[in-house]
Order: sequence, then structure tokens, then C-alpha cells
Amino acid sequence: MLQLETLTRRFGGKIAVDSVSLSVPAGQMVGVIGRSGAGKSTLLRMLNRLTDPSTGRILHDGLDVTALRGQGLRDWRTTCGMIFQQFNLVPRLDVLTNVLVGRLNHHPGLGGTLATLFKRFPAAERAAALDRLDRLGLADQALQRADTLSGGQQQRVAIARALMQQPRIILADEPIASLDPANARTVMEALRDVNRRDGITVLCNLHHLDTARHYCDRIVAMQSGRVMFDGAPTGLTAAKVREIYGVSEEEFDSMAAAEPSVMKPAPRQAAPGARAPALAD
Ligand SMILES: Nc1ncnc2c1ncn2[C@@H]1O[C@H](COP(=O)(O)OP(=O)(O)OP(=O)(O)O)[C@@H](O)[C@H]1O
Repeated sequence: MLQLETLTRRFGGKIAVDSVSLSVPAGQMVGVIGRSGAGKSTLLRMLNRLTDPSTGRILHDGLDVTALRGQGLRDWRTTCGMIFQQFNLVPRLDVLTNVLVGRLNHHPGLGGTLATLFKRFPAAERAAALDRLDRLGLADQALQRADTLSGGQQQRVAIARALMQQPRIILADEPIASLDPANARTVMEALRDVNRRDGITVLCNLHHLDTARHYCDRIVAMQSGRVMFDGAPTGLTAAKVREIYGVSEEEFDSMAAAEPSVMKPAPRQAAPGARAPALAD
């Protein structure tokens, strides 16, 4: 069980996340939605301590994650895999070595350059990495440079890398925001598969309600740092959507199509040519 207790993050005078309390049972797939600037990324980043909370606590099976330092914090980041919008692979390295990077935390003393990294991992781990790639439909691409893959393939490599950490939680921060609809679908299906088959808890920031409804057990909607809705997708009525977004779902989708900054104004996360796909159920 992952518990957030009155979690708050301020940036100067701005409250990005405002007193959020949530309990997430192990194995749940949670979609976090809300307009741009609602606090979704800050919330996820606090969970693996990329951003420290200003106040409040994070507990995982009784462990006070907020108090962790040093090795304890490194172990927590291994438990808690992160998937980013821009994949964060090493472009010039082959796919298999990128996946093995997920094991680095298990080998703190592993030396050498990135180019020689592959040979330094035990054969069993290389086999395990290939196995993860096979499962994600990427075994044939194992020896290709990562930057020769499509965005959806790269994101699946990032998922394979996260799986090598043997995480109990995966935090996916807008994993499909840079992908076309077909690639977005394969990535969401991969995330749902690791959730269902491996029992890994998944928290996923998403812009499209349809995607959250289709893939997630639970939706948490944020507005101005606060949780406005928390429940099953069926509870997200048209009235609730209007309350969260200030407009109807159709109006929000057409505004986003005409003016993507409705969804992504923050330059630190904007990707050139990025588009947020609408996934049909
Ligand atoms: N490092 C930072 N420094 C200052 N302000 C920040 C920082 N990170 C986030 N913020 C602010 O906190 C608020 C919440 O940002 P956050 O990125 O968490 O929202 P979001 O819902 O993920 O938005 P988006 O969908 O655009 O990614 C915004 O007003 C943002 O400008």
C-alpha cells in the first residue's frame, strides 16, 4: 500500500501540490488527469523523491519514504521505476544495453564506459533483459541503436529497462504525450500488461480522459494542486469533467486540438512536434 498524507509542494509562493492524501493498494493502475499545471508531474516526481515534498508524508508498506536518505533513497528509486515522456534512453547505445541500465543500481561498483557496459553484466542479466524485450515485442531490435526506433518502441524499451529494476511501482509521467495514436496504444497496453501480469502498481499521468478511462482502474483528477475527483472511471460524469476542466470534455478536446498549449504550456516539458493522442476505446 502506497499512502500519501497531506502531501504538499510549494515553489516559492506557488503551491503546485496542495495537501493531497491518497491510499493506493498494491497492484492498482491509477490514471492522474487534470489540466496543464494542475500538479500531476510534481505529484509523481515527489513519489520517487525527484522532487522533495514541502510538507506531508509518503509511506510504502509502513516505510516512511519521505525520510529516506543515501542508500535507502537509492533503494526506493529502484523499487519505484519511472517512465518519462521523452523516454530518457541513451540514443547511441543499443537497445539491450539500454535495458541493462535498469540493473545499474544493483551493481554500484560496475565500472567502465557506456560502450563497454554490456559485457560487464552477468550472462543471466543479459538473458533477463532479452526476455523483457521479447515480452514487449522488441527482441528483433535488441542490437539496434536506440535512436533508430520509433517513439513507441523507445518507450517500450524504457518500460523494459524499468522492469529490470524489479520495481513494485511504476510512475509514468505522460508516457504517451509524444506518440501517435498507434504507438500510444502499444505503450498503454504494455503498461497495463505489467500491471496485470506482474501486479506492479502503476501511476500514470495522462491528458486524455478516454485513455485513462480505458486503461485505468481508478482516476484521480487534479485541479490547482488539489484532488477534485478520486474514483472509478464510471464515476467521472460529464458534470465532474466540467468541474475539473472548466469546460465539457468535447470542448476541452477541441481546444486542445486547436491549441495544444491548453494541455502543455510548460516549456520544460514541451516536445517539438509532440501531440497527445486520443485513443478510441
Ligand atoms: N521546478 C519548478 N519550479 C517552479 N514552478 C514549478 C516547478 N515545477 C512545477 N512548477 C509549477 O507547479 C505547477 C504544477 O506543475 P506540474 O508540472 O506539476 O503540473 P502538471 O499538471 O504536470 O502540468 P503539465 O500537464 O503541463 O505537465 C505549475 O504551476 C508549474 O508551473
